[in-house]
Amino acid sequence: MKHDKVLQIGLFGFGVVGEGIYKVLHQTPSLNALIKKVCIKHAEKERNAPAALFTTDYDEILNDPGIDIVVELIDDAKEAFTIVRTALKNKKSVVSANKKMIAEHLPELLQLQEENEVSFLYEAAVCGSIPIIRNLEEYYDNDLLQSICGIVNGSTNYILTKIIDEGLTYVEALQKAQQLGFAESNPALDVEGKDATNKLTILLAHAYGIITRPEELLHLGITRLHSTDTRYAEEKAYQVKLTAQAYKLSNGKVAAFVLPQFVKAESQLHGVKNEYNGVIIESKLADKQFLYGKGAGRYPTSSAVISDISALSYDYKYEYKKLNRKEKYAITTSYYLKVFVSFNDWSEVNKWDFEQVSEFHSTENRQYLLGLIHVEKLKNASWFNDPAVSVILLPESIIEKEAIISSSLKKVSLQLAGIN
Ligand SMILES: NC(=O)C1=CN([C@@H]2O[C@H](COP(=O)(O)OP(=O)(O)OC[C@H]3O[C@@H](n4cnc5c(N)ncnc54)[C@H](OP(=O)(O)O)[C@@H]3O)[C@@H](O)[C@H]2O)C=CC1
Ligand SMILES: N[C@@H](CC=O)C(=O)O
Repeated sequence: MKHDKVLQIGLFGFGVVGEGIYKVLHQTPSLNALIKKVCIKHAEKERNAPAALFTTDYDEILNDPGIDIVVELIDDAKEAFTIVRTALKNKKSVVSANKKMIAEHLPELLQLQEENEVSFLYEAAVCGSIPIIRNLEEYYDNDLLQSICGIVNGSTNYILTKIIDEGLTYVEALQKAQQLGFAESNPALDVEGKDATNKLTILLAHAYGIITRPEELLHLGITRLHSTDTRYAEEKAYQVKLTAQAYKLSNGKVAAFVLPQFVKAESQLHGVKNEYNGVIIESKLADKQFLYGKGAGRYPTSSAVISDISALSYDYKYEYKKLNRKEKYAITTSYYLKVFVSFNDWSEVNKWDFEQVSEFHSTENRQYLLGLIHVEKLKNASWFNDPAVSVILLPESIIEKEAIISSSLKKVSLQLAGIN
C-alpha cells in the first residue's frame, strides 16, 4: 500500500464503535484515510452522517475496487466471518474488533491471510485500547514469555466495581454497562466469561503460537457471585476480578483458563476498576510488566481500530512467528488449582473431588470451602456447571506438582477442615 495515497475505507457497522471510527477519522486528517461507504443492517435507522454514505448491500463495499480497506465492526459474528472472508479473498486488507468471530475462525483466517497475501489486523478485539497483540507479536517475540494474567473484559470489571464498591445490584450494574456501550449485544457473552475466553484464545496464538478453540478452555463468568463471596473478599482485603490467564508450566506446556479470582492488594490488578483492563505479562528477563487502559467503550476501542488502519498504511502484518517455531506449545490440564467454592448445601458439591480442603465454613444460608483440585476434576465436576455453586480462584492459584495424595491423607484433610 502506498504511503501518500488516501486510503479508501469500507466500513461495516455504525454502532458504538463504527460511529466512533467515523467521527474520529474526521478529526484525524494526518491518517490520510476516508470512509467511502458504510454498510449497516437497518436502513430505516436515523444516522449522524449523510444518507448517501450508507448501504445494506455488502457488495457495494466488497466488490468496489476503489476500496482498499474493510473495517468490520458489526455485532454478528457469523455475518462478520462472511464479510471478512470475502474481503480477504478480494485482496482487501481488513481491520476487525470481532473477537468472537476471530476466536472461532482462527485457522481459516490464518489461511486466508496467507493465500491472499493481505493483512488482517484486530488489536481492538482484545483489551480495547491496550496494544496487547502488537506487543506480544513484536516485543515478546522470543521464548522467554512465562505468563499473561489479566482483566480482559471491561463490562464484567465495570459490573464488579459497581456492585462491590458502590453497592449497585447486579441487574443495575449490567444495565449501566449496556447503556455505556461496554457490553456485547448479547451480554451473556460478557457475564458468562465467553468474551474473555474468546480474547484468551486470540492471546494464546500471539503469545505462544497455540491455536485452540474457545470451548476447549476452562472458563466461568461472574453470574454465580454470591454475597458470601464478596464478604469473604472484603474480610481478606481482596478484590474479586474476572481473570484470563495463561502460564507456561515447568513441563513446557501452557495452563490457560478464564475464572473469577480473589486478587491481593499487592497485585497490579487489584486497582483496575470500572471498564479498565489490565494485563500482567511475565517474562524471564524483564520479570513482570503491566499494561493498563480502557478495555471497552466507543473511543478507547476506536483508538485501537485507528491504530490498525494507520498500521495498514505502512503495510504492517502480523507475522505469527510463534506459530512457525520448531518448539510447539500446547495446552495442558495437568495441574491443580487452589479454589474457594461456595454453595447452599453439601448435596451440591462432591467433597471427594478435592485433593485437600484447608478450610470449611458453614453458616445458616451458605457454606464455603478452600481447597485444592485437579483441573480435570474441576472441568468434569457436575457441580462446576451448577448455577448455585460459586467457584473463585485463590491468589497464586496454580499448583504444578503432581502431589501424590493418598485417599487417607485426603480424608485427614477433610476431617481437619471439619468435614465429615
Ligand atoms: N463496544 C465495545 O466497547 C467494543 C466492541 N467490540 C466489538 O466491536 C464490534 C461492534 O460492537 P459495537 O459497535 O459495540 O456494536 P453495536 O451493537 O453498537 O453496533 C453493531 C452495528 O453492526 C451493524 N450490523 C449488525 N449486523 C449487520 C450486518 N449483517 N450487516 C451490516 N451491519 C450489521 C448494526 O447495524 P444497524 O445500526 O443497522 O443496526 C450496527 O450498526 C463487535 O464485534 C464487538 O464485539 C470490541 C471491543 C470493544
Ligand atoms: N464487551 C466487551 C467489549 C470490549 O471488548 C467488554 O466489555 O470488554
